[in-house]
Amino acid sequence: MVDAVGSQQQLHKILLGWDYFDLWRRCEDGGGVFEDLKGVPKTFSSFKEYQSVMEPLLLEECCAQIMRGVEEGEVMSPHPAVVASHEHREDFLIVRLVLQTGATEVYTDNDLVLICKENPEAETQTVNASLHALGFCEAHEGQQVLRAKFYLVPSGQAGGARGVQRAKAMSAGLCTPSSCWWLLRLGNISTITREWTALQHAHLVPFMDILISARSRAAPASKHLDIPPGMREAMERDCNPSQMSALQAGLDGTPVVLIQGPPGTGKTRTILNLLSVIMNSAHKTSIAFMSSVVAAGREGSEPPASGLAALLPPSLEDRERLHAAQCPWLYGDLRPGRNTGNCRDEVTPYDPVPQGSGVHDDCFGLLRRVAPHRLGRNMGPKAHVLVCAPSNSALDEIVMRILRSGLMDKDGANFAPSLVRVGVRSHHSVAAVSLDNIVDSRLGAGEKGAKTGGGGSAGAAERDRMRVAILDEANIVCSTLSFAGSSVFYRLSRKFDVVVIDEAAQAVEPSTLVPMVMGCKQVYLVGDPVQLPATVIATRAVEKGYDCSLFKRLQTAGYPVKILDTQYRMHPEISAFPSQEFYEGRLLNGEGVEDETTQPWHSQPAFGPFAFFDIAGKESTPPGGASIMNKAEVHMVLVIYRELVHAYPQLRRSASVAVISPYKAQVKLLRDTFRTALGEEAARLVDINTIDGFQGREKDICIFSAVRSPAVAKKNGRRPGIGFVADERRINVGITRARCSLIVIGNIRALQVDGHWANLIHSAITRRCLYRPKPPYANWMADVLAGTVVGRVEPTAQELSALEKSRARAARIAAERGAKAGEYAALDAMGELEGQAGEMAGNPATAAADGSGGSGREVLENPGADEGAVWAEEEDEDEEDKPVQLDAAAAITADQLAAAAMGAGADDSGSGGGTAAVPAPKRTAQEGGAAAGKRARA
Ligand SMILES: Nc1ncnc2c1ncn2[C@@H]1O[C@H](COP(=O)(O)OP(=O)(O)OP(=O)(O)O)[C@@H](O)[C@H]1O
Repeated sequence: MVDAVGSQQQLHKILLGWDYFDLWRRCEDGGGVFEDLKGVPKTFSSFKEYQSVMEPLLLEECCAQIMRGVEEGEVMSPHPAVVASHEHREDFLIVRLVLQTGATEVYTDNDLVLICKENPEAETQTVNASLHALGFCEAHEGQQVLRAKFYLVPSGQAGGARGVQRAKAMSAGLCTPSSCWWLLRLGNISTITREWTALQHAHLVPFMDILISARSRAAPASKHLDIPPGMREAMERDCNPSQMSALQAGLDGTPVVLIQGPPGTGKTRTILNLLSVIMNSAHKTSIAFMSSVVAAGREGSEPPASGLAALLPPSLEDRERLHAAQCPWLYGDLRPGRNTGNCRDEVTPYDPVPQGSGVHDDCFGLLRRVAPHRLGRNMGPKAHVLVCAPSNSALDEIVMRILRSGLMDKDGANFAPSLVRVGVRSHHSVAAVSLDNIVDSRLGAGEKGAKTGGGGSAGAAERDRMRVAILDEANIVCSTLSFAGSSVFYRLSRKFDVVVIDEAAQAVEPSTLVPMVMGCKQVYLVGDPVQLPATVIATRAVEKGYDCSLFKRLQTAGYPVKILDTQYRMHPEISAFPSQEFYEGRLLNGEGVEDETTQPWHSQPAFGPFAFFDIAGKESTPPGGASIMNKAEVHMVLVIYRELVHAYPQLRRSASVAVISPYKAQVKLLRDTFRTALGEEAARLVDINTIDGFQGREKDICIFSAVRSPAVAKKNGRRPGIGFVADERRINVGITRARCSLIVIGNIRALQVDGHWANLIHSAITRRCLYRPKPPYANWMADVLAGTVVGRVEPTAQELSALEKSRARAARIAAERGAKAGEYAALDAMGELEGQAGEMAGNPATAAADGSGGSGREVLENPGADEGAVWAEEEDEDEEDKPVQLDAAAAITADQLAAAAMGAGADDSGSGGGTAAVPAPKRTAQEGGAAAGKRARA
């Protein structure tokens, strides 16, 4: 049984015991919460060891998220707050704080907050020493009151005597009614809390031993399942052999199944088919019998003796006997061990069938006489499946595909499963199956008020009960990994039989545990560790392998993985390199993919299917920014795009061209340049985004701008590498988004310091598709297209020799890395090795080094997949160094607020007395955040 509340309390005691300013100073000095962190090994000897490694890493990440919130301007300005009342609950002090009207909207439940006696933005040196504590925002009470929780038990405080003293003083201060404080939102810790809870309860996962030891085990042969013949036939038409093999991997009862899907190999299609298989598989004996009956029927021959009897309509008695044998719970079979679970587990879920669709899924068809045991052994006809993904977008892709095409029933016909999408921020096209919408429609219009909080507690309770009931009934529940740890899941009476996790290689390990601790019997991890990993903010945690997913750890430890080996996205000229480089040459091309992706513009070899443009541009850092850009490459991209759409206007009409770059600053510059050059409308047709923003997507033509230029200065005696552009997972995602043409723009002298890039350049040379544009690029391009200039170049002997040295060196490093047992290679180490490789390759010094060796700063480059967020963050960056302008009118005094809070007219300006009269501060989030950051740094 998961004790979510207990785990939360435990985490709160840890976090709320931290000294925020002390922690900030340690982070600034390159430290963190812990002096030392253990690296993530491939396997663990015990659950205890597992927890002892993972817990500190999770806390380190939590700390980094809090600090980054301030650094990147995500936190809001501090708000004056006044203590209205307090109470002690267990070890915590619960304080009701009154804020000015509207200010409470900034805070959400589960926020971590900082409370200070002095304004944390004040440019004085005294804040550190002043009274402050971290708090947890528990709830809103009306429009002005926040209920916050503090842990101020002296014995629980870190920081020695000073910490104990601060705890005592804070406790006294917060227990003083009407005392005035400043409150600052640091960030939401819901996800961290759920991951923590999962870590505390991971021992409840029935197959945790496998996750710890990475040793596979199957169920006894008697429990093996198989796919019904009708479904198998239909699936074999739909799936290639590697997909079929993946679909069958779990039928022997293996609790943990890993399916690796390189780009475009049909991961989503496989997941849909997997869901069909999970919901319809039956015992092998039943399937063998059915197959013989089906075959006999088809051939018109005698069915097997046992089958003949079965084909005759069974007597009522026989039916009841069979049914009772399969469904003892419905017949009151209370033999020991037969009816131990909650009876709701056993009841056949209601399964709505579209009216007039001709589709049926009653499971009492052909299987009537051999009612199957489903994957969930004590289940009715359907397994209860939880489908998860780290992001809303990945999850909604699956939900949309299920809604669009349905699943396959045992006969190979389509059916619509009962499906629920849980959580917030789902895509509008899946609204029909969103939990809240289903609740609304069941409750009817009259009850809707309850949802918005106006319906009183009875309405909310009723909605809550209905949510649980709907999730219990559904065949398939879809949720993000994080949301699967929300309270509604803990209240379900029907456990999940199977959990399917998409993009599993993009989640940190504790996050993957969240849906598993709900008690599932089997988990399918579907993903690709050679594509982007989880975003981990804490550089120290990354160094220790915390960004390594469970999928990757198990795979690295030798756990069997089913690989989808046929790609249907890319022209073979595009897939050739990633196949060789990242998938040991095992990525095959689907039938017909070459025909489908060959395009008229391929008659110009500079337009693909694959071309590499070697540009001698210089990287630079925009003022006040931390990212980098390369103007020459931006110019070249624009020239290529213009020529493409000029010669092939069909590309102008559809959004079929993408420009991808690893760096946010380059993305911003590209967008600005395209807008200026083409106008708002035309520029909108080009999809310009970071690699991270492009994972999981595809375009006909992708132009990739690598940005990096050769470095001059050495860093710690070594030449800097090319940072996270060298991350193989980023390279892989960046060059596998194009269907028809991939045009890479980069500086080969800079890029070849990395082994993968050296191999890509080598591949371009051997395939004779290396170009070296000369400025002005527009003229050069026009000449190449007109055939008056030979654009393709052969590298010089010297260049080839440098390239070969680099490749040899990279191969040696890769071999050493592969041989390294235990911890995973850290990003820092990678930067170091690349630096050495750069020296070997003898890079000429042509550009200023910016010191980006590949870790800290670049981890922050990861903008997530949301385009809007990229823009917003870029704008924040520009704002970062602006001086803070405090609006005098908005700078309300604590006395005013106190007066407002207490409803007393203590404000002698005459404006007080009513809470609504208190004005809100007008500073922006980023101003407050930047100032808080500067303050803390001071
Ligand atoms: N067995 C198959 N036969 C023919 N086409 C297939 C097959 N499997 C997948 N495809 C096609 O390949 C394309 C990619 O499939 P899908 O979207 O499922 O891949 P994916 O692995 O999820 O992609 P991504 O790399 O973006 O995650 C789709 O157009 C799909 O129809």
